[in-house]
Amino acid sequence: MSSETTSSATTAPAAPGTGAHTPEAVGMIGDARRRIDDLDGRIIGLVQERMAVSAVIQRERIASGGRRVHLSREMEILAHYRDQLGKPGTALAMTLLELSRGRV
Ligand SMILES: O=C(O)C(=O)C[C@]1(C(=O)O)C=C[C@@H](O)C=C1
Repeated sequence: MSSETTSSATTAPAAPGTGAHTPEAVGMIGDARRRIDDLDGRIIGLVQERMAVSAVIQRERIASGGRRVHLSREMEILAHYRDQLGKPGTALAMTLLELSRGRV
C-alpha cells in the first residue's frame, strides 16, 4: 500500500502538482524542481554543443576519405560512461552517440 493511501487521515491532502502533503514539502520540492529544470537546460545545451563538436570531427574524417563512424573511439566513450554511471551509463552514451552521428 502506498504512503498516500495510508497517511490521508492524519495529514493534509496533497497539493496538486507535487504530491507533497505539507506547505514545507511543497516549497522544498518547488525549489528543487527549479534546480532540476535549470540543470536539464544546461545538460541539453551541453548535448547540443557535443553534437556540434562531433559533427566537425565527422566532417573532417569523411572529407579526408575516412568513415563517419569510428568504432574503437565509441568503445572508449561507452566504457567511460559505464565506469562513471554503471550499466545505465552505457545506454546514455549510446543515446549521445546516436544523437551525434545518427543511427548506424
Ligand atoms: O571521436 C570521433 O572520432 C568522432 O567522430 C566523435 C564521435 C562522438 O560523437 O563521440 C562520433 C562518431 C564516432 O563513431 C565516434 C565518436
